[in-house]
Amino acid sequence: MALLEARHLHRHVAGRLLWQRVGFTLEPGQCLLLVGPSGSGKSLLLRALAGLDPLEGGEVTFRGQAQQSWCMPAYRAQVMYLPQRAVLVGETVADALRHPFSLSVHSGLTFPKQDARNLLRDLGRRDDVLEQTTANLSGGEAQLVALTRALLLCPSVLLLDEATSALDVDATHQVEALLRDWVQEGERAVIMVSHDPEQRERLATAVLALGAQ
Ligand SMILES: Nc1ncnc2c1ncn2[C@@H]1O[C@H](COP(=O)(O)OP(=O)(O)OP(=O)(O)O)[C@@H](O)[C@H]1O
Repeated sequence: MALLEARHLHRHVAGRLLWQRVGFTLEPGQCLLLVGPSGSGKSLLLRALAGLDPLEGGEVTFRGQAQQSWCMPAYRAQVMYLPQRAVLVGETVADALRHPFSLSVHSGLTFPKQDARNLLRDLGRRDDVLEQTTANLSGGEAQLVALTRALLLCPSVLLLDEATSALDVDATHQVEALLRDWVQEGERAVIMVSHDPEQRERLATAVLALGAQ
């Protein structure tokens, strides 16, 4: 069964039609790259898929069930959106990674500290990264911590808004490798906004284009 499906989506902003007749089927193992010029509405589409903005028209289903019929916190725990600018709650990286595990929607999960360390190591971070102060992280480091936090929460679909935009080449390749492995390890898939045509070549199993290309 498809993980996420969208049919006939459309969206206006301030009277301007941003996109229409948007549709796709996201199967397990897929990495769908969402492309389009700045302002074409890529972030707004991810937000709609995450259930953060109401659907203006059309339908989104997750595991065959309409988005509106899901309990929203449970839906968003499974169809997880990472904004372009990471928001980290907590004084240290460990605190920020642990924080969502205190929320009732994740009450069945325990913070896996060693997995966190391993993931961050795979992403090229130093061994003392968990003790680092979140306020002092660079934009790229914050992106990596936010991605790690998301992966630790075991979603089914990751909606990534330019998750590598602040990263150097090595870290970008490490994230891509991690995502490629992650989608193969279970019933999982990724939708990622990207402005990089080479990243599209390396990572995409499918491409969805918004606006003029
Ligand atoms: N809450 C809002 N109210 C009004 N207009 C908005 C709102 N959010 C976004 N927009 C507008 O909608 C358009 C699409 O925004 P969006 O952030 O989705 O674009 P994008 O394709 O992700 O751009 P970029 O590649 O630059 O990140 C932009 O013109 C933006 O100014």
